[in-house]
Amino acid sequence: MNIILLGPPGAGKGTQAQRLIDSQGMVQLSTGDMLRAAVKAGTEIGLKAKAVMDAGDLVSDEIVIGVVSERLEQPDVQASSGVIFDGFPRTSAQAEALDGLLAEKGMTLDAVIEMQVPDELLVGRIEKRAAETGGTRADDNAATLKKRLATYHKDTAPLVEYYRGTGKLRTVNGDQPMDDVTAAILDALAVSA
Ligand SMILES: Nc1ncnc2c1ncn2[C@@H]1O[C@H](COP(=O)(O)OP(=O)(O)O)[C@@H](O)[C@H]1O
Repeated sequence: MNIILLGPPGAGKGTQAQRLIDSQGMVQLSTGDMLRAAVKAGTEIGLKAKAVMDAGDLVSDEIVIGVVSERLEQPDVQASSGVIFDGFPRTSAQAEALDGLLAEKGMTLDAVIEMQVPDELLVGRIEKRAAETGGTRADDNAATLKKRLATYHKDTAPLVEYYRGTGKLRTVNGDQPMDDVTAAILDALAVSA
């Protein structure tokens, strides 16, 4: 089973992805984590991505699609029961590229889980995360968050309609206790913990 977790920054995608990894034996493919790792390692991609990420803008489709394509070839992905795409796709071009990549690799997309959380709540959540992680993410601050939310609404939210058109969209209320969100996702996927 291959799925996409779609939702704004702070929606809880990472938390829910971890629970799916634990209960379903899936692997998480987080483009945010992968890009942060590239920044940390000082690779060419990391050097290109850093300023863009810090500003709350999107890294180029070309870079992100390349990173995802490579990741899909790795043995742990091949051996897993499925992939959780987290933070990807984020633009229409990425969604179309993902369709192509999956077809090329003989994989199918089973569901797209849209996690809905009102903007007002996201600000509080991200500020809390910034405090807890002691500022390890340069983009977790009020100014950048505003920009990331605006980017989400402009570039990423349109994907909801794209995936609704495929019949694979499942919408989950992300504004409820974490366990309830997990239950709603498992229900939407018709699997059990
Ligand atoms: N699919 C993507 N396309 C372009 N940029 C991306 C993508 N995924 C991550 N990034 C970059 O990494 C940053 C952090 O991503 P992520 O950890 O997914 O953040 P969020 O908490 O906003 O969901 C984004 O603001 C963006 O600059």
